[in-house]
Amino acid sequence: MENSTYELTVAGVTRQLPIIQIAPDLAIASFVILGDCELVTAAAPLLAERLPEIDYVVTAEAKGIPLANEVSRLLGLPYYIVARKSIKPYMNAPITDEVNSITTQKTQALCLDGKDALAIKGKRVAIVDDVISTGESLSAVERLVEKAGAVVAARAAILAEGDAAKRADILFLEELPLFPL
Ligand SMILES: O=P(O)(O)OC[C@H]1O[C@H](OP(=O)(O)OP(=O)(O)O)[C@H](O)[C@@H]1O
Ligand SMILES: Nc1ncnc2[nH]cnc12
Repeated sequence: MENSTYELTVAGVTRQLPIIQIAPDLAIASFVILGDCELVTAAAPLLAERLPEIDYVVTAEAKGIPLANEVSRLLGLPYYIVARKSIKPYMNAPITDEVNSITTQKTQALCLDGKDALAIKGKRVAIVDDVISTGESLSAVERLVEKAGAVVAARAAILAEGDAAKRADILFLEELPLFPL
């Protein structure tokens, strides 16, 4: 497993993803778009053009952030929403939930600043992330935005990992396999 890679081509961009063991019986091809300006810039228009009419893009900290930024920019939306993984002292009246993704060993908080919750009340949002795997992160963001009174108009990611590729309710560009050990 050490030093092995998976070749991914998405939006015409090819990357060698390191295969990393994350559990006794599971490895993943590590897909990190943080810092990958070329990949984000290539993938974002392909997702943006498939989204319905929306008022806001919403993502979860951290790896979804550059994608949300670029998709929003392309759609001419001046502000997007980031659900954070901890409550910050500078937040006002945050609303919270909990999240457990394929890569998290323990439950994490997920929260929206009260001003962001207010901004999306009654609005149509697209939840955008780099990858959807178990779907837990997506569900947690969805619960949060629904608590805030928003309508989820689309769910989109660059990659659908494992069984997520079978979902009919998400938009994605490519599949990513899991590597059972
Ligand atoms: O469908 P799931 O099983 O929930 O997995 C997908 C989530 O996992 C990753 O985030 P991660 O939890 O690794 O956090 P990070 O972005 O803060 O690194 C990714 O950015 C998604 O948000
Ligand atoms: N393949 C992957 N790489 C990095 N983070 C992930 N989160 C879920 N799947 C992932």
